Amino acid sequence: MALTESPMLGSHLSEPPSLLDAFCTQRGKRRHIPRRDAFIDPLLIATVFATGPQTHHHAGHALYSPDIAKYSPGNSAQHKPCPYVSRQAPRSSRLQKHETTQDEEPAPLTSRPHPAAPALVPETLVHPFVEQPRAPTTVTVTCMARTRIPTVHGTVFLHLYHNNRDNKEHLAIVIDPAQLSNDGQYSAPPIRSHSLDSVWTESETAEERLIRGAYVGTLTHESRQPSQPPTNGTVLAPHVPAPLIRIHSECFTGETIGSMRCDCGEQLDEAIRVISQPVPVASSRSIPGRGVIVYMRQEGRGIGLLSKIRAYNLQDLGHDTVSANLKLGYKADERGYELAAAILRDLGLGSEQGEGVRLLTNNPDKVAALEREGLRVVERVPMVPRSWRCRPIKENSQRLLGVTMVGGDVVGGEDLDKYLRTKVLRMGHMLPLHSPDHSLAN
Ligand SMILES: Nc1nc2c(ncn2[C@@H]2O[C@H](COP(=O)(O)OP(=O)(O)OP(=O)(O)O)[C@@H](O)[C@H]2O)c(=O)[nH]1
Repeated sequence: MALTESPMLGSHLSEPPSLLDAFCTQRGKRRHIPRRDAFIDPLLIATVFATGPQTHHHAGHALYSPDIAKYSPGNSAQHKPCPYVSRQAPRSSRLQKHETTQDEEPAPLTSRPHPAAPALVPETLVHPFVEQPRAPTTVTVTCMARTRIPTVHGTVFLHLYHNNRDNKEHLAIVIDPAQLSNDGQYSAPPIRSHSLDSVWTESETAEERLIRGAYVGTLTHESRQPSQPPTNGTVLAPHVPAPLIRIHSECFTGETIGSMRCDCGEQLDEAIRVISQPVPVASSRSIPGRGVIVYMRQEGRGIGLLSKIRAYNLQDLGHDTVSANLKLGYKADERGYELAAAILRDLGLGSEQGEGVRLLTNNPDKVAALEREGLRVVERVPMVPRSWRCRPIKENSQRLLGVTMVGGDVVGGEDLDKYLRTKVLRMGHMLPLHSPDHSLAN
């Protein structure tokens, strides 16, 4: 139902549509409207959210046991298994809570003093002022569950994290197939989550540990070995290269619907492929690939999908990926890496005393950000776009040209080339510019 037709809006119908439109672009937060310095009635907010097309759908909700507060680390209360329910409270009670979190799109710079704040953005595209949440001082992450996922590149372990900074479910894709062996003999320290392997409650059963993924070896009907709680101390494996890590940012368009405006789908595929390759060690031996992709729900370099879609239209109008963000009132890159660093630490990686990490990226900001977070980056490994490599497409390849999702092949095209060049020329990505002479046909 169109917003202005809603019988529930009552006297609030007199609000100008642009104001309501601006409201409808926001979800789950109470916001001030700068114009007229008015503070909008919570009833209006509730009504707008209840009637507009931007209501939360349930597909994205995490499902939790109603006992989740008990069934989490540090609580020794009795846990009784029970049916799973959505963690999200009804919309009405969420709106009453006046909660703000920093997980949603950040307030664009039009609501903060910044020299790049554009003057010409139409009011309906600008977010109303958002009260900045006060972030808790210490970042805490907890791996809630882990499972084995077979991929075309081999088996990976998907870890789902909760944290105390935002309500997004960030992920870690751990590639460490040596852990599938049931003999417990590893040539390198296994990459395991400290919070997952911890004992969560005194009454936790072995089955509960298995269900949340706190097991070792392979989980089968016959083989079911809960993991032991972690011991403190750093395990080092001399002569084994540091694990290969990528911090990857969510990109619905590139990874899910195969957009060729960017190389994100290809990068995700390439990262899993590269990390899964056997690692040469001394005496011409090799060990199975070992590393992690931390998958951060920072869609659109942190501006969110809605704004990224608008940024794409601006790009069609002649902007590049940087100036489109600025025009919408954001910084070129709104991402932060505190949570990613905390996830890596939970996986026992990157500490000063440990083996450090090798980071798969072209982005100098990522290296600097992780180092600021105290992680030891011993090497940067470049990610060369497949379309920029001089390699012929394999004849009779089982993979499809242009398919960007995991298992796909080379992504190419005019839009992508423009995007990649902008990353090098305007965002300082450390990549030699592709020469047109080196085309894929070479
Ligand atoms: N705002 C915006 N975000 C984009 C655009 N194209 C891709 N993204 C997002 O950019 C993020 C990926 O960032 P990239 O700049 O491609 O790469 P990076 O992660 O900074 O650097 P690498 O580690 O070298 O890949 C994902 O969240 C995408 O959704 C765009 O045109 N505009």
